[in-house]
Amino acid sequence: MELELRNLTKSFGPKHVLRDVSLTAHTGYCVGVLGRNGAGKSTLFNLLTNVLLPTSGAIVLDGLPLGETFPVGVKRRMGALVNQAYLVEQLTPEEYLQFVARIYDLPDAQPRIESLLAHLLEDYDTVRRKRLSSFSTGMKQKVAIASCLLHRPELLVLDEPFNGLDVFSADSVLALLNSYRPQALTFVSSHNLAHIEKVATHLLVIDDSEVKYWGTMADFLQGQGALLGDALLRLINPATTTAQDLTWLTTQC
Ligand SMILES: Nc1ncnc2c1ncn2[C@@H]1O[C@H](COP(=O)(O)OP(=O)(O)OP(=O)(O)O)[C@@H](O)[C@H]1O
Repeated sequence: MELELRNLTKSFGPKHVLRDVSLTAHTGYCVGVLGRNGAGKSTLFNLLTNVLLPTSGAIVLDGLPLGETFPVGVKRRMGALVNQAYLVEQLTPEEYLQFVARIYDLPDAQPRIESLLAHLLEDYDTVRRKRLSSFSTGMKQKVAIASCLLHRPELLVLDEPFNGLDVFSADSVLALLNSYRPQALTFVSSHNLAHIEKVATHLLVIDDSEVKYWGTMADFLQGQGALLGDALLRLINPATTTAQDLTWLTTQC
């Protein structure tokens, strides 16, 4: 798969959120999308998944501009975790993934379902019969991630997949993404740079509505000779905030 973003621009009214985002990425790339709060990462993920339409520019998949409504065939090639994951909470995790398998018309999905859930959920034999409504935030997040992978998508779009995950769960998800990486083109965002460092082959850094860096992780780190966080701070200016008097926080009344 080859995905090209051609001068992708998104505005909300007069506010430019993304301006002229251009890149070409292929199967095997895992693109870590970085930027400060409000930089436009989720907006980009929403454009990639046809939740939002660009103001101008194009998304081109294998040479085909996708237009306003992505063809169903293209949607079947995608797995996406954007905005808040929607789960049918009266189902067990297994029932929920069986439901997802039916949507994608996947016969004989049971072995996939069991291996994904057993990899991601601790104590799977106990929790497999519980309803999702009784699951913790992190457990639900892992089921949502499993549902994105079930149909083996060629384009995987994961907006902040590590949200709510403890260190062990994050490790299982990282292992899953790393082993799946050769099969797909992955876009992933996270404010946890250690996670991005472990999974991304490429980086897309967005700031002031524009692409500040697009290229390999290796080039980004080599050029700066630093850890990812330090290199990122050097690339984008710190946010400006007005100095506030906060002594009330620590002064005895
Ligand atoms: N539907 C909308 N209408 C108007 N403005 C919007 C809309 N969606 C997003 N924005 C604005 O676009 C900008 C980018 O938001 P976005 O959610 O893409 O940022 P982000 O990089 O994902 O941030 P965070 O790291 O905090 O999740 C923000 O200023 C936000 O207020």
